[in-house]
Amino acid sequence: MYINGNWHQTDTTIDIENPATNEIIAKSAYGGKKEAAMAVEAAYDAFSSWSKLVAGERAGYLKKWYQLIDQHKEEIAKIMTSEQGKPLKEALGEVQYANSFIEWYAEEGKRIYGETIPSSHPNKRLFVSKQPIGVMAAITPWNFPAAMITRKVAPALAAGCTSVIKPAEQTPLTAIRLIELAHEAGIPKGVLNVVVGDAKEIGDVWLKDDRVRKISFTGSTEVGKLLMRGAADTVKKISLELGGHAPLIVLEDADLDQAVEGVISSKFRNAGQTCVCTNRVYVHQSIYEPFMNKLKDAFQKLRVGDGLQDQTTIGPLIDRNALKKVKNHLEDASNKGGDITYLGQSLDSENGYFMTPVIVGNASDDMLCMKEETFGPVAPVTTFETIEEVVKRANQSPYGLAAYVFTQNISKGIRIVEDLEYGIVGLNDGLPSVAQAPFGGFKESGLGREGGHYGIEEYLEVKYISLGL
Ligand SMILES: NC(=O)c1ccc[n+]([C@@H]2O[C@H](COP(=O)([O-])OP(=O)(O)OC[C@H]3O[C@@H](n4cnc5c(N)ncnc54)[C@H](O)[C@@H]3O)[C@@H](O)[C@H]2O)c1
Ligand SMILES: O=C[C@H](O)CS(=O)(=O)O
Repeated sequence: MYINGNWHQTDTTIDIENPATNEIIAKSAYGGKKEAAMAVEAAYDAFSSWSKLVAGERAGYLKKWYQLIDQHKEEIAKIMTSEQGKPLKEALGEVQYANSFIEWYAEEGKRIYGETIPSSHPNKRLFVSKQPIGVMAAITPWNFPAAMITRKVAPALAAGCTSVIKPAEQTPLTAIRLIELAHEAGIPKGVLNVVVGDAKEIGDVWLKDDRVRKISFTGSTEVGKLLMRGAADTVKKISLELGGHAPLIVLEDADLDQAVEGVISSKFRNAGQTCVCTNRVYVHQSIYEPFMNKLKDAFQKLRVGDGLQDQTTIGPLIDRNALKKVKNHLEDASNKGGDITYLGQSLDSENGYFMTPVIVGNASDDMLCMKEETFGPVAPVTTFETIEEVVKRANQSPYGLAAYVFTQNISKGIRIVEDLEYGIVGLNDGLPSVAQAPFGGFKESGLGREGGHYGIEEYLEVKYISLGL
């Protein structure tokens, strides 16, 4: 753990497992209440000086951090693959994606503008300024061990906030390496603090401490709701990036190759363990057969295996429970009449939480995989007749994070996009996420946005100044 510029060890440690081999690859310090409180103290003490730097000075630190991460990107990627499982190429992509938030917000911090407001009184002048909210607590998931941290701390630090971070207990090594480089970049002590440990203990300390003014969470909707309730006690500002259940709609006039590519890219990233993964595919009934033939051909090219092996395109799931959930969804789909087709090449291994890619044909809306987040390499496919019908079915979810539409009729596509209740929509695009665009969901997929100028507003307070002349 890294608190107030120093590395801390604890008597208790946790084993970090490689999900591809089940080997224990490291032990991590494992803290709780005490370390959580120490981290808030450090971040609070650092806030006054850090927030008073001019944006350009904070940008200088962030740019140095960015350069160090870029210099060490291959090393960080290998750490990530070893603890999280994603293929090395994907891990490298995530490190670069994570770094793009640091690069983008280093500059965005210089563009935190205020405004003047026309006065309704001759002897008054009205101004608005924005200032950093204070200590931010980031709680992040295992599926993107780098990007979900920098997507929070980059805007927070650029805005002048200081941070306490709790990475997922399954994947602390990537976070630790990022913070080692932040230390090397000279980011002052107390500005960034990382506590690995008992999630509930740490979370409860940060929720109760009124010096923590912002909670930024990425993870399950269940935990997000818990944090939202807890934040209410001290009226903390909160950002929630929660679960998703993305529909992907293929209209009869879609370019089938483009639509199949969209399924592959939005479904199988991180072995289907992303919040924006396609979880249900709706295909117009008139093109179901040709679409399914092309989809099965594409699935055949998928290679399941250890993410450290070059030919691997799908790594293991994160743990035994994840594998059990996916298999439960498949058993349910089969019991409800789905056509289960296992495809792709699977690594023959006694170890590892590997799951062969699966298409569930003739899926029905009552199946678990059509309602609950599967978080695995499973693509349920069903048909629809009319646009009104498919938009209604696509919106029938408590989630509203990402959705995808494939059509060559852009006017028709835009009208569908406008009717979809989702915060992110890929129109003929299966990979929309970029640092400069707002990422976030409707309904129970979250609150607030990360990325773009929206993402820095989450770490600012608006101050109205009325000046009497
Ligand atoms: N919307 C997004 O951007 C996004 C991104 C990634 C993951 N997710 C969602 O996260 C889920 C998978 O990730 P996960 O299994 O790590 O989620 P999770 O909610 O179990 O854990 C996320 C983080 O919360 C911590 N946590 C768990 N219980 C806590 C508590 N009581 N108090 C404080 N912290 C607590 C965990 O230790 C971890 O650091 C999926 O639902 C996925 O959709 C959403
Ligand atoms: O799963 C969560 C991530 O936010 C997905 S993305 O890499 O930002 O698209």
